[in-house]
Amino acid sequence: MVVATQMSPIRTEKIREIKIPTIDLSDKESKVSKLIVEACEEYGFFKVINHGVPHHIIKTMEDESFDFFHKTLPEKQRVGSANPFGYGNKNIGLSGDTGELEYLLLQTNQKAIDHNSKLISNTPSTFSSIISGYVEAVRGLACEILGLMANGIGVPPSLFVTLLTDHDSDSLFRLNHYPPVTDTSSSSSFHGGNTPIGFGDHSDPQILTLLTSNGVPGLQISLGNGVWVPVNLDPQAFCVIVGDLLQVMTNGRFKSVRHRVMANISSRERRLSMLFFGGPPPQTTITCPPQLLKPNKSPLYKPFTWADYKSHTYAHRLGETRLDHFKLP
Ligand SMILES: C=C1C[C@]23C[C@@]1(O)CC[C@H]2[C@@]12CC[C@H](O)[C@@](C)(C(=O)O1)[C@H]2[C@@H]3C(=O)O
Ligand SMILES: O=C(O)CCC(=O)C(=O)O
Ligand SMILES: [Fe+2]
Repeated sequence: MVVATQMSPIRTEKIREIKIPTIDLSDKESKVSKLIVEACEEYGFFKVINHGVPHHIIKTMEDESFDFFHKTLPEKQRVGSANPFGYGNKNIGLSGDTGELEYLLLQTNQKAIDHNSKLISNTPSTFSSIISGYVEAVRGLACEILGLMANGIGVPPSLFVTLLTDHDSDSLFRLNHYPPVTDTSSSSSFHGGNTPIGFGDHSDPQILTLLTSNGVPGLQISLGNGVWVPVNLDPQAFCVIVGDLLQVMTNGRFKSVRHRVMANISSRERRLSMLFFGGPPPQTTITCPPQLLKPNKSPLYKPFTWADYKSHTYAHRLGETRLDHFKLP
């Protein structure tokens, strides 16, 4: 059902309400793997509930994040600017993208967590153990979900899971803070539409992303052709976002979903999202394994390493359709 249509000078956008798949991971009776595969094929996006990440781990991380974002700008800037890792304010990446947010973008290895904890917190060892506890719990959930995906498409779970468990895996952790935007006329982040943008339209480059938020709305996923679906997220749930690498590894069967966040203009509350981006070791070759190539279907993408893909990604704008560059003729 189309509930609203927004006209912009550049394109017509439709906002559509649909029931986004919500998968109960504690449901041993249901065909969880099958449901996950269907969601990845249709949307590249689903929610998980009863996921086993303890509530207190999420809540403590959220409280620490708000404590950080409540600090003064000079205090936050002590972490160093997001270049690409560190504290960012309204600038996203290195190619001129902007949005109505501030964020912390961090690598997830222990050395980086320890180093950043000293810059972020007055109690670095406590902060370091909170962030490591969160990242390890969510990495565990990401591995469980990857294992279920692998089962669902008939490949050994280790084929996907080891990419995130390898000591050299290249995962990131991001905290996004969207304060209420009260004066929309002063916003520079319209990106061609009528509502300012919090985080512009893009796909995530990694294998998969696990996102949780404090329940303040803003996130939308794309169904293509200018149709956007708002995601209402209960803080007890995680969203699972299929990334570009998983699209390549399944030869296009799973879709890396485009998504965006509208600026926080409708709520007086601050929106906080916490994202784990699961990436493989840099030298991993990304290609579709032969057992996943359907008969009479040739590979859609040329093989590349994650390091190659990252350099391409970071040299381009947020909204770029990066995978086109790696398509086979
Ligand atoms: C403009 C950019 C920001 C980004 C790197 C890029 O050049 C293009 C992809 C962007 C993205 C989107 C998903 C994640 O939030 C992110 C950390 C990532 O891996 O790719 C960001 C990058 C970023 O903010 O540095
Ligand atoms: O903050 C959000 O809810 C989504 C942000 C996002 O897509 C990203 O950081 O890649
Ligand atoms: Fe994203």
